[in-house]
This record gives sequence, structure tokens and C-alpha cells, in this order.
Amino acid sequence: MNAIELRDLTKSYGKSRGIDKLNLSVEEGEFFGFIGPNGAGKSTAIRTMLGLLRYQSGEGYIFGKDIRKDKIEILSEVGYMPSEVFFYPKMKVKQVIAYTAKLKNKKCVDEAYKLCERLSLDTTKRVNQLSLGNKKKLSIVIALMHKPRLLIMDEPTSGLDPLVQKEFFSILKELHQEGTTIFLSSHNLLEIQRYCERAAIIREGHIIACDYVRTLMHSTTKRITLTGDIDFTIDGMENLKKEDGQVSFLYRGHMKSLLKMLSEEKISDINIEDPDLEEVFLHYYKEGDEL
Ligand SMILES: Nc1ncnc2c1ncn2[C@@H]1O[C@H](COP(=O)(O)OP(=O)(O)OP(=O)(O)O)[C@@H](O)[C@H]1O
Repeated sequence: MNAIELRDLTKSYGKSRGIDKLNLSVEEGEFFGFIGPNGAGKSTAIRTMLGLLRYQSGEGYIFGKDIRKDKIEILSEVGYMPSEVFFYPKMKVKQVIAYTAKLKNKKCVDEAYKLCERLSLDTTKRVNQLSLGNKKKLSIVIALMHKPRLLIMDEPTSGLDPLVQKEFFSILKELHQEGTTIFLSSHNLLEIQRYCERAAIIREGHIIACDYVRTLMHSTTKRITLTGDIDFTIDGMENLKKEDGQVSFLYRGHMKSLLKMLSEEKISDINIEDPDLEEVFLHYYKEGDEL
């Protein structure tokens, strides 16, 4: 069964576009990445699929349950970490935990305390005494404490220090091994590359690419690095970098024609490699680029 199934899901905010005919399938048990430039529609897609926003058309199912009709059942199986966190400022961390466990109607306080310990979050502090990063930790604890079947995280690591990020991903990996489906929306392409099996790229409210991360990286685009006497340009050269007698660029054309052109130039070395994920995604992000 698919954990997430969205078909032509459309949500607009009056004049401004949110998501437009968005299609997406995430299988149960996947570690899935969701990426796109600012304003692409990531948070809108997430909040719509969780039944938190009204939408105009299309359909959506979480574990086969209808996002329009079965909101409460869906939320009981999901752990959601929003990109922005709000807690009652005067509550202590331990009070937030107790209150949340009551709302979720699950015995999960012990699990929450274990998570606080692993993330170094002091449960005796009041929310208004917490730094931004520590508020984020609390939001992680709240999303994870009931061991949900599906975890949806919107920009979870922004504002967390590297040590906490490492521990956070160790926790996610453990949950994933236990069968939890993880849907991670992030601007950090390295963490998508490192942890996600598949990823979807959203731009202007549409999914423009969805595949295994490895496949996305092995696109037809290559990074070419040339050493030698280089003062020529080639059609299809992008992201040009020049340093220390080397020229490096992304190339999207036919390899045969590139090699033919280069054979006539004074080049002492050539290196052809796959670009890193960041470069591939930046290429997808750019408005008007073909896939
Ligand atoms: N409450 C709202 N009212 C009007 N327009 C909105 C509202 N929320 C989002 N939008 C618009 O919907 C589009 C998608 O926004 P959304 O927040 O989903 O993008 P995002 O991909 O999550 O962006 P970011 O990476 O910056 O968080 C944007 O054009 C945004 O301006």
C-alpha cells in the first residue's frame, strides 16, 4: 500500500498559486525526499495532504484513507513536524510532552523523555526560555514520540547544530529500519543525497522530477574539467568555473560532439564526472529549464 497517494491535488490561495494538479506516490517504508525552491509549494502540499488546508480539486490518500474525509484517523498515524513551531510560551518542556501524550491518547511520555535525552533537550525549561534550535528539538520530539507509521518533516534540520543533526538522522534511520515511512522536505540537498532513496522535485506547484536519488544524479548532465590552454566556449556550457589553469563546466549536449570539438584544442587533461546532487537540483530549480 502507498503511504501517500496524491492525484491532481490543487490548492490555490485566491490569486496566488499553492499547488497545481500535483501527483505523488510514496510507498510504505520509503525514506523520501521532497525538495524545491522557496515558494514552490512544499509546505502547501504537506499541509493539504494532512487535511490541514482546504483544497479545490483532486484526491489524496494516506495509507488508503481519504484526506478529505478521514482527517482524524490520518493524523493519529502521522507524526508531523511543521517548518515553524509554536508552543505555549509559559509551558515547561515536560508539560508540553504530557499534554501532547494526552492529546494523542497514547502512552508515549517515556519515549519522549528518551528522545529529549538523545537530543540534549532540558525538559525542565519553559518554552520561552528555549533557543530556536531547542524549540526545533521539542518539535522533533512531539512528531516522533508516538512512533508514527508515517513521519512528515518540513525543514526539520534548519537551525540545528551539526551534532544534533547527526543524532536526529541516527534516530530517523532507526525508525526507518523499523518500518516507518519518512517524508523529508528539505533545502539541504546533501542530507537528501545521504539519506533518501527517492526524491521528488517540486517547482511552481508541480512535480517536475521524481526518481531514485541515484538516478536523478546520473542525469545526462556531466561536469567536465579541462586542463590546458583554454580560451574557447562551447554550446551547452553551464556553471563555468575557472581556476589554476583549469576550466570546469556542466555540459548537457552530446558527448561525441564535445570530444570532437576538444580534439582540435590544446588540452592536456580532461575529466568527465557526474555532477553532485546540488548541481543537478540547481539545474532543475532554474525556471524554464527543460528536463
Ligand atoms: N497563506 C497563504 N496565503 C497566500 N498565499 C500563500 C499562503 N501560503 C503560501 N502561499 C503561496 O503559495 C506558494 C507556495 O508556498 P509554500 O509555502 O507552500 O512554498 P514552499 O515550497 O514551502 O516554500 P519555502 O521553501 O520558502 O518554505 C507561494 O507562492 C506562496 O506565496
